Amino acid sequence: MISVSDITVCFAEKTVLDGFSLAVPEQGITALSGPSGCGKTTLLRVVAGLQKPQAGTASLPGPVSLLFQEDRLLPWRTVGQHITDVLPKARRGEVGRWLELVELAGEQARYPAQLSGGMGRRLALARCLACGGALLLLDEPFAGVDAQRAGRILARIRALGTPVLLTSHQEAVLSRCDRVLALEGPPLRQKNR
Ligand SMILES: Nc1ncnc2c1ncn2[C@@H]1O[C@H](COP(=O)(O)OP(=O)(O)OP(=O)(O)O)[C@@H](O)[C@H]1O
Repeated sequence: MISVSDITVCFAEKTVLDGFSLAVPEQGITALSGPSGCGKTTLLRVVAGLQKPQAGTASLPGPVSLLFQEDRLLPWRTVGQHITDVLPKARRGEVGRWLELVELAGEQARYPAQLSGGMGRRLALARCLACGGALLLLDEPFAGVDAQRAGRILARIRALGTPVLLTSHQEAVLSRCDRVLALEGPPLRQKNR
């Protein structure tokens, strides 16, 4: 199981997580859905180790790879270079594979300014996937990506066999996940519980 127990995160006077606990199977794709601002990103940041909670613990299958909500692309690096930058030398041959997975094959020489919003999102996703890890944390992976393409890419991500915890506001994405946890907040809580 991937689990967090009794997590508390406060920002100044705002309590975003208040003794929040969650356990999800280590298989397949789990989605977190809920209104903007309820605390989904904060939870992912705690799981990734980027946000230190005031209380609580997380139990993870191993190293995680996090796709930030923002693309965080480098204007001076090409599409292909974004992938080679995160691959060890012995795996440099994988660039095409990761770009094909997100349907960006053929765009290797372009720079971020030459990409559409959805293309930039897919590049950020490919870079995250190329990093590997025992758990993929994907914050709004398909923002700006059409539903059909998102569905195809999600199927390829599932085939990697790595457990995924993602957030999404897109019904077309949520309907293709193995389980959806409906959340509300802050403070973050599971709906109807
Ligand atoms: N560093 C911070 N300092 C102060 N408040 C913060 C900080 N990070 C998040 N918050 C607050 O915590 C709450 C939850 O934010 P979070 O980004 O986790 O929401 P979210 O569910 O991911 O929203 P969205 O769906 O819009 O991405 C919000 O009210 C936000 O203002």
